[in-house]
Amino acid sequence: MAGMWEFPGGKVEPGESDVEALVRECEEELGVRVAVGERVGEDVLLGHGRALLRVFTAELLDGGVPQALEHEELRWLGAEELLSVQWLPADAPIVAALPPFLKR
Ligand SMILES: Nc1nc2c([nH]c(=O)n2[C@H]2C[C@H](O)[C@@H](COP(=O)(O)OP(=O)(O)OP(=O)(O)O)O2)c(=O)[nH]1
Repeated sequence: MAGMWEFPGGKVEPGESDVEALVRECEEELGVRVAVGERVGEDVLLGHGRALLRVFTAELLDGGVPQALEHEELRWLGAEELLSVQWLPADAPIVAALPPFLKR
């Protein structure tokens, strides 16, 4: 899916909770510690039901600044900029649910 945009994250490993997986992925992909917050939107089925995409808000801890450790590029998007990148198709309903969570 090179060239397309996604939210940071990844697959939950055996024995991990959703929140533990998200904390781990943010360390691995972005080099930051986060506190996980609220769910954003509904679960989205991926790959004919073989996986599901579940998105949460998160707060940066320790004044951390996300770095692109595993991605080509990172970008902060405000509510007005959400449609300025090409999202993975599965992310469309999550993107639509995001504006109320974003500061203006
Ligand atoms: N992280 C993430 N994955 C997404 C999004 N939208 C979407 O369809 N996906 C898909 C792509 C992948 O098939 C799957 C998550 O894969 P990943 O590659 O991020 O997870 P991971 O780090 O655990 O990867 P791996 O080591 O198992 O390959 O979900 C999104 O916004 N964020």
